[in-house]
Amino acid sequence: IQALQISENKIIKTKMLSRACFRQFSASIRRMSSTNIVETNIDSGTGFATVTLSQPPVNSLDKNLLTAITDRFKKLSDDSSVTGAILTSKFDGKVFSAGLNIVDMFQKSDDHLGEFWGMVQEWYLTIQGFPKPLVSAINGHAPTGGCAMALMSDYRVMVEGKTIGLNETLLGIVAPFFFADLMIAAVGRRHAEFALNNGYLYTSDEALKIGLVDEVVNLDQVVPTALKILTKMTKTPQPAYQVCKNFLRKETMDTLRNDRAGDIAHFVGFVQQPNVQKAIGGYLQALKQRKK
Ligand SMILES: CC/C=C\CC/C=C/CC(=O)SCCNC(=O)CCNC(=O)[C@H](O)C(C)(C)COP(=O)(O)OP(=O)(O)OC[C@H]1O[C@@H](n2cnc3c(N)ncnc32)[C@H](O)[C@@H]1OP(=O)(O)O
Repeated sequence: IQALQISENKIIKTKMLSRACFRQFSASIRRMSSTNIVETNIDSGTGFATVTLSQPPVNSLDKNLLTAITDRFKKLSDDSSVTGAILTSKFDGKVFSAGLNIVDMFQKSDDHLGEFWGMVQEWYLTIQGFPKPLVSAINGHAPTGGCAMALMSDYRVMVEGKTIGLNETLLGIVAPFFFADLMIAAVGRRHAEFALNNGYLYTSDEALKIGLVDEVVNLDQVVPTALKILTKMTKTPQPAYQVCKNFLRKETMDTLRNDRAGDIAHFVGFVQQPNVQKAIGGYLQALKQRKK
């Protein structure tokens, strides 16, 4: 009985302690004025921002989401209280991001496509150029542009049992050169050629084997593991970290920066081809019918 009373007291004390910790923790979390499709919380103790993509049903990157993510990362770059960031999804256990919104590429005017691609470029240049440590907590599937977005971070923690890859060719489209370079940087040319040419979608474990992701863990551990590695990364002297990151990524970003109009024209010309439109339309239909 005495032992039971002691352990009951311990439980009560532990509960009081964890409530106090929670109060302390929640007091130190600042919610940035966010759009509801990109929620952002900043821990004022550590300076870590958690950016949670929250556009139902699958975080497909349409004009709204691309703009919201880009604006968010620009603000986090400029905010000197922010030391690093985690990128994750609200739809945990399901989807990190379904990549670019396919509807934005189907039966659209040249102007629509051009504006859309300009936003894709800005989204890439902003996240890839984010000067602070960035860890992706990939808590669901990450095909095509979802994979590219994860590749723009500095470290990738992925949930077990999902898929990731630049599988554009399966849709009859091609990953742009700046997506391809992200893949080459992560896995090397041999794996990247195989992956892109064949539109290969990797399971989490396969992705770990080729270095497409850095760790595979169970769902509960995705964000805590990401936080652990972010803590380590932010201990590196930051001016050195930023200079190094910029120097390693600059070449491909400059290639795009130097000819954004040419890249837009290439995208519009490619996507407007009748056979490409036919492939995108067929793919969209197949996606909708999958559930039936
Ligand atoms: C020179 C350069 C030229 C061209 C470059 C073009 C580059 C493109 C890069 C891209 O990112 S293309 C995007 C391609 N994305 C995909 O192939 C992913 C497709 N989606 C999926 O595989 C699955 O949805 C999922 C595994 C991500 C999630 O599966 P699940 O949870 O079962 O959801 P549903 O499939 O039922 O989807 C729900 C809902 O959302 C619609 N949807 C899914 N993905 C997209 C998307 N990327 N864009 C627009 N809409 C999408 C799907 O059709 C469902 O709609 P309902 O109306 O039927 O509910």
